[in-house]
Amino acid sequence: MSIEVLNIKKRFGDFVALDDVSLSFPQGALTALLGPSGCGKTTLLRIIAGLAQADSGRVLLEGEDASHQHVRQRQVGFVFQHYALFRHMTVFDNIAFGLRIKPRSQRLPAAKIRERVKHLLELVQLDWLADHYPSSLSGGQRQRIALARALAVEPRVLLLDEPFGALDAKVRKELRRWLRRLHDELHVTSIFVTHDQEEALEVADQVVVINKGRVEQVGPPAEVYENPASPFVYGFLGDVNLFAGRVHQGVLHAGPISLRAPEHQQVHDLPGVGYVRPHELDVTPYRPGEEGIVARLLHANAIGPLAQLEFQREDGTGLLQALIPSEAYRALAPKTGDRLLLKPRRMEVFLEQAA
Ligand SMILES: Nc1ncnc2c1ncn2[C@@H]1O[C@H](COP(=O)(O)OP(=O)(O)OP(=O)(O)O)[C@@H](O)[C@H]1O
Repeated sequence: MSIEVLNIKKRFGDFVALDDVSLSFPQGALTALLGPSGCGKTTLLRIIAGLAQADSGRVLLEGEDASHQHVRQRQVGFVFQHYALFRHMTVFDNIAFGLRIKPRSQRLPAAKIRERVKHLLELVQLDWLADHYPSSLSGGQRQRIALARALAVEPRVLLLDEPFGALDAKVRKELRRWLRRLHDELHVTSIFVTHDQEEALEVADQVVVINKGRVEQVGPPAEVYENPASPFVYGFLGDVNLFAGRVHQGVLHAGPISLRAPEHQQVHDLPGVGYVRPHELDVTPYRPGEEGIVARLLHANAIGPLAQLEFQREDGTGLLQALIPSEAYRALAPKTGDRLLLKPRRMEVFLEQAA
């Protein structure tokens, strides 16, 4: 089912939690709502679910206005960070719960319920846990059961609010890959709330970046990562080196450094900031007179395939980070304190326009 939200506004007292949010969630896609803590992700999810009301704006489900529909009518499935499975019920009974409490006229016969629960247990690959109680499951297993339980009633939409937030990093990674595979099998339109950019970029078909109640950017993960639409998105989606200065006729002048910014050829002396990701900074031996940023190596960490290097700019205006292949690092063999030349392969410059 496709979902659309139009001009959603929500305040809590004087605080604006959602400020005119319009989005569309394509049928069958897995969309990540990504943003820092408190940016309004959960509030938006609750409004879509029907658990909270917007002050204004509309929620369309399959093109129909559902703004005044009850949660139950919307047929959404939920999984939360701390999903409370019923402790006194076995895994099997937990999953069957939503099917058994349906009104008699809509309820499946007991044998069919058993069949569906069995199928769901196989789907989440935990059929051997059917008779266990939640207290004997790991956190990751509980979340998979929570997901099976949400899917049991065949929701038209699946809403996941930081479902793996409480788990340790390794389990989290495994589960998000598992979720992706599961989604590829089921294709239920799903919205996934997270503040973890890696998680959003790895799992989602579409990423929505939210900041302070406003949508900053929407797009497929690769596009949002490669072409951030704003300084906020750039900073939020990964480590970045900043070069603050003035832009004049296609050049960013940042202290003694001049960096090319060809897309700003027509700009005349405006303040601007250059954004360069650590892996887009080449590290070369220092040669006097050669174009680049002169910096001294402070620290290197070359465990694994990539070497993380930290530099102090020679002009004293801050630290820089570079990420280069460990092989290149070994070939360069720099020592702490060595002077090197850094060259951005790619830089995005955002102008600070007068408001
Ligand atoms: N019922 C409420 N009453 C007052 N303020 C609220 C209420 N619910 C949310 N807020 C505020 O609205 C803002 C957005 O909250 P929301 O839970 O949507 O953020 P979030 O992006 O999901 O953050 P997190 O990742 O920390 O859960 C927060 O500043 C929060 O304090």
